[in-house]
Amino acid sequence: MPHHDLVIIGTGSGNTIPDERFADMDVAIVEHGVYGGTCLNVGCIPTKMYVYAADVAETIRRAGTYGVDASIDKIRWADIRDRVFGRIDPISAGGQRYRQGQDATTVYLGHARFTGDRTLSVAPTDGGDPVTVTGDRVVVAAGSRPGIPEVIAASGVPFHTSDDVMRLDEVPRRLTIIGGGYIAAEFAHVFSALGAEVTLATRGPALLREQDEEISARFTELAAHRWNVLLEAAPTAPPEQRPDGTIVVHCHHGTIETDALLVATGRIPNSDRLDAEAGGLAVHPDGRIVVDDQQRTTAEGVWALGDISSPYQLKHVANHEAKIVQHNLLHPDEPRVTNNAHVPSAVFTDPQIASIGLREQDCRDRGIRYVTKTQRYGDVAFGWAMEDTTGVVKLVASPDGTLLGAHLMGPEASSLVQPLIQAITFGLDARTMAERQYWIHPALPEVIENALLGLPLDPESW
Ligand SMILES: Cc1cc2nc3c(=O)[nH]c(=O)nc-3n(C[C@H](O)[C@H](O)[C@H](O)COP(=O)(O)OP(=O)(O)OC[C@H]3O[C@@H](n4cnc5c(N)ncnc54)[C@H](O)[C@@H]3O)c2cc1C
Ligand SMILES: NC(=O)c1ccc[n+]([C@@H]2O[C@H](COP(=O)([O-])OP(=O)(O)OC[C@H]3O[C@@H](n4cnc5c(N)ncnc54)[C@H](O)[C@@H]3O)[C@@H](O)[C@H]2O)c1
Repeated sequence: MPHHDLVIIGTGSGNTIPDERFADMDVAIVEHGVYGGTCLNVGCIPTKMYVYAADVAETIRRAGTYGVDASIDKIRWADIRDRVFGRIDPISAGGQRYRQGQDATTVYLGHARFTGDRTLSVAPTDGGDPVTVTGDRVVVAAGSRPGIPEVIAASGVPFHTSDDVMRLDEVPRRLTIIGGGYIAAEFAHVFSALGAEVTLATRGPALLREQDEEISARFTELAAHRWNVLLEAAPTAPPEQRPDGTIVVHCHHGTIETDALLVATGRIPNSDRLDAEAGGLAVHPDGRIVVDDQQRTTAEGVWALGDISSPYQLKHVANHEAKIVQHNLLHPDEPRVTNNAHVPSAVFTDPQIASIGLREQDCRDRGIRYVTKTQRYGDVAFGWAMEDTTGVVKLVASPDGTLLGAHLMGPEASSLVQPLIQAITFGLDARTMAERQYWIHPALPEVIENALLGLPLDPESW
């Protein structure tokens, strides 16, 4: 029975843990899918490469606004796809080769399940008998997978998830996306910009409901001008497929006819397929492995990180947690704790959305005194240059100027938000941030400066 000093399950963020400081340890890493995990292969990176292409297409379509008449001759989807995966697939293969070539590392290509304390059964992906593997210490970094509503899963009708939709051979003429969250919003932009007629059918009364309520409402309204948006439209009966291939989706609004179906209704942690409980790991009701602030599970010598345990299914959070686990494996006597006090995020849709901190509804629900300011991109010079009519920076602050939250929707929101992430993380108050630094004129961040200056703060604090 192979025994290792350290066994890591999952090659997404888990693969970043063993570096040269682990050279004198016998490390095993187990992967049942494509080497490198979600972000690299089917998540953040390929989606943003598609989003960039979609942004270029939309820029061309809107160029006439600026007196530059232009049109798109052709969208070469297959070339976009091959460029994206021609870059990514070799990185995955190279990462696997690198680990397999390391003397002190054993790579198991197979599916791991706990069968006891720090004891795993690994079923090889290419068949063969399961191997029992034990470790002095185990790190569970096994991520999450798309959750599929039963009504669709059981229908037998073909559907896509984010795992495979980017590998299609062509852009479907009509694409229906079930869901109204991150993945739905990003792929609606990608596929519509690249030529599909997009329908979004979501369960809730608005899109991106996890955002600040004003941003969600503004985005939902804008989206309805670009896509066929159906709210409170969860599928009510199994979809069907006609002999000509057309898929018919049934929802509260009636039926939707489509050529392809993309399901984006949330992701579920992989703890169930790992038999986490057999390893002594407690699991939350939503499937997340229970961890403490050092990323320790309830099983002695077992850590977990990333989507399988985190309330934030975000790569920057998984990376941070992987660094904490890495440190704590190397320095058990000086453990570090995870700092998820201020977790930012961005949705790379059109327009982009970025946020950090408390939303207006959080302050209201928790009885926190607050003020807000919503500043339009179009109120500053660079916004005029862009002819922007929809972009906003919304700030939420205490009446004394303490910044509580920032919620942006508009071009480059994912980059524009960074100084606000810095301010909120390091406790810079609105007045100091606005007045004690230069803001380059006439650059787009002036919209942040104006939002800060426009907060209706308690005059005593100025
Ligand atoms: C379409 C999409 C776009 C996204 N875009 C962004 C973005 O722009 N920004 C952002 O911050 N986040 C984004 N995310 C989220 C981000 O990808 C995840 O939060 C992050 O990749 C999670 O990392 P992880 O290491 O926890 O898991 P993963 O990277 O999923 O790694 C887990 C690995 O474990 C393997 N595995 C699972 N179970 C077993 C088992 N039993 N045995 C062996 N191996 C196993 C899996 O095959 C996988 O390789 C996106 C996600 C998706 C789906
Ligand atoms: N840019 C990014 O950082 C990024 C991009 C993509 C994904 N992600 C991560 O991946 C996670 C998963 O993304 P996601 O979009 O699948 O989940 P999500 O939680 O963001 O959104 C799920 C959506 O599906 C809807 N829904 C749920 N059940 C439904 C049903 N039966 N019928 C119709 N609609 C239904 C929900 O109302 C919600 O709108 C995100 O929460 C995010 O953490 C991040």
